[in-house]
Amino acid sequence: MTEQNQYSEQTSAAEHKRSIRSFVLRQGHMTAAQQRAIDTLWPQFGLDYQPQHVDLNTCFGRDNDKVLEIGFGMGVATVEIAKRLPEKDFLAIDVHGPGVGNLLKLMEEEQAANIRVMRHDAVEVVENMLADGSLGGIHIFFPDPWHKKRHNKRRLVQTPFVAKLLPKLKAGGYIHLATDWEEYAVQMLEVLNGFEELRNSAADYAPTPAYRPETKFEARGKRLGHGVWDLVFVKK
Ligand SMILES: C[S@@+](CC[C@H](N)C(=O)[O-])C[C@H]1O[C@@H](n2cnc3c(N)ncnc32)[C@H](O)[C@@H]1O
Repeated sequence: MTEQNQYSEQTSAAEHKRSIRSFVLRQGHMTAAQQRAIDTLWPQFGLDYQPQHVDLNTCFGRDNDKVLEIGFGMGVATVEIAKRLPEKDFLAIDVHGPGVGNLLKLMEEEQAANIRVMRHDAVEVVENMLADGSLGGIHIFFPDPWHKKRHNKRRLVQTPFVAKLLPKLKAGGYIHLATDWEEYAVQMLEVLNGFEELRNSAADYAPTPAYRPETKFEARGKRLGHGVWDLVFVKK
């Protein structure tokens, strides 16, 4: 039995709520520029949570591939990817207030209009707001590793959550994960390999795709001497 399967979905949900609460409590200080970006840009680029399906084509004003990013942090990589892939639209979700302000600020500075920002628990958004087959891609870059053994069960990438995510992908869509924590990389590979509807784009770990720049947490991990593992799986 794999480690993540030792826990019932109910236990995982309780642990998940605990991890979200700890993020909200730990969240840093919002700068004046980040707050101003929220005040001025939220009406145009922010998306409020609603417990019913949202039509992403209407939100973005065009019919094209939509990519969900979970946990964008300060949004630096999000904006860079959105600029590198202007033909796609990005739904970027995080619970961290200063990060939301920072992403909106960067969008204004970089004139990146193909992003919509949500400040909410991505698990609830996936469960309630996204229609099946509505996504062309999913990005989860450097999710919190919860490296202490007793906290491993708080990790985002576990079988029950991926089982909820995959129906949202259309056939041919991809899921791209990255981590600087080797033991989490092994868990990610094991979880994704467990889904018959997914095909690994590589033998195991993938070369970093050209669209993904270095993220803030990746740079921090490298300074600490960590390696980096990307995983790209495609839905059959
Ligand atoms: C370690 S940081 C990585 C940030 C960014 N991807 C990077 O590489 O710099 C993980 C981020 O995921 C966010 N996060 C964790 N669980 C989340 C959830 N359930 N819904 C939305 N955001 C979440 C945290 O707030 C945090 O900003």
